[in-house]
Amino acid sequence: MADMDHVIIMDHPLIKHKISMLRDIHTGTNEFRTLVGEIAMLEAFEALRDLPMENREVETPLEKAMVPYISGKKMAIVPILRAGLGMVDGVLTLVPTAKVGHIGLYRDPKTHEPHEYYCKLPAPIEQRTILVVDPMLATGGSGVEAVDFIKQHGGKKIKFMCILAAPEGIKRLHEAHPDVQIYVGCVDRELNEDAYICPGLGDAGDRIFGTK
Ligand SMILES: O=P(O)(O)OC[C@H]1O[C@H](OP(=O)(O)OP(=O)(O)O)[C@H](O)[C@@H]1O
Ligand SMILES: O=c1cc[nH]c(=O)[nH]1
Ligand SMILES: [Mg+2]
Repeated sequence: MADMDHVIIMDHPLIKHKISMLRDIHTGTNEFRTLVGEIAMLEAFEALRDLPMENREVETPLEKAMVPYISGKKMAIVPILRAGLGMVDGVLTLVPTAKVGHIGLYRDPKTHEPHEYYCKLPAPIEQRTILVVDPMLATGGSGVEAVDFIKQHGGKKIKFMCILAAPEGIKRLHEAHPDVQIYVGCVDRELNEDAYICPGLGDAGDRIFGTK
């Protein structure tokens, strides 16, 4: 795991292997969706390392004891629609009591700038650890817009988790929101002229939902 000032790049063979399978043009929709969920769960295992805990009493077969539990009710998962939806269930597998917000953004195919079309966040957002999820951090425009929006609505403790990132996207998000920890499955080489990540995996939303 390399940690460069709030940017955490996953370095685990299971994540690397599954990302390689995602890249394969022959991986079909069903397998692609399953892999995105599995990778999200593995990344969340690391990204949620500092999740708030609370002590509660438990009765073991031997005695009563105060033991730590996750304060899951203080967490929010916020997927950036559409592709981020593919990561939600993987995180919910680990923290089933988390609430889920949604931010709808699409990239303009010409300008590559994000356009918002939906937003709903769980209250009280200011008290929650917020995990923004989107498989792709390309130019960083969508990530920055999503975090801007969450902060405008009072969100404070925000993490961003993606599967693939371009160096440009990491830089833009980190410069705009240096307080946000960015968890990345793999950093790819560059963006092409259409702002797609190379070598990448194509259009994550289309591959998750079979809309190509
Ligand atoms: O970093 P950026 O340059 O903003 O690009 C990344 C965004 O592009 C994709 O969404 P897209 O606009 O394709 O919408 P979709 O998820 O509905 O397919 C992806 O899921 C990110 O949200
Ligand atoms: O490579 C990319 C870039 C943005 N969005 C995607 O789905 N793929
Ligand atoms: Mg898309």
